Amino acid sequence: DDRELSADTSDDNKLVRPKVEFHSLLQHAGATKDVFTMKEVMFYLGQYIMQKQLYDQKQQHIVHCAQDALGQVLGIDSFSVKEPRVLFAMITKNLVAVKS
Ligand SMILES: C[C@@H](c1ccc(Cl)cc1)n1cnc(-c2ccccc2)c1-c1c(C(=O)NCCN2CCN(C3CCCCC3)CC2)[nH]c2cc(Cl)ccc12
Repeated sequence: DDRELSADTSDDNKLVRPKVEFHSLLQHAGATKDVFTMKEVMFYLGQYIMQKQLYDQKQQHIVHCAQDALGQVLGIDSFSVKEPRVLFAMITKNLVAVKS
């Protein structure tokens, strides 16, 4: 079902299928599946950010992704991990809901 995800992505167990470019980011972080829960998507993205050292060394809640595929996919140059709503909005544009 190719509906875009509803705004309500708070359900950690909602199943989603990442779009192609976004999926390659998750694979870079070690993902080996095609369908994920939102919780798993966020886990792999956290791993990706850490592995590529995209977070600011001084202010570790700030992520700089302008020079990285993450920035291209999310369409932003940087963000704060303290703004989950903004992040979820950009991430869900790269996910397709899967009937569970
Ligand atoms: C609460 C959670 C979160 C989760 C979702 C959202 Cl929308 C915001 C925030 N969170 C809190 N800080 C981070 C974080 C900060 C810097 C670098 C990497 C991760 C995360 C993120 C996780 C994660 O799975 N987090 C596990 C524990 N984190 C503790 C913080 N750790 C930091 C320790 C110091 C050095 C930087 C990492 C990493 C593991 N997944 C994410 C994915 C994205 Cl798109 C953005 C942020 C995160």
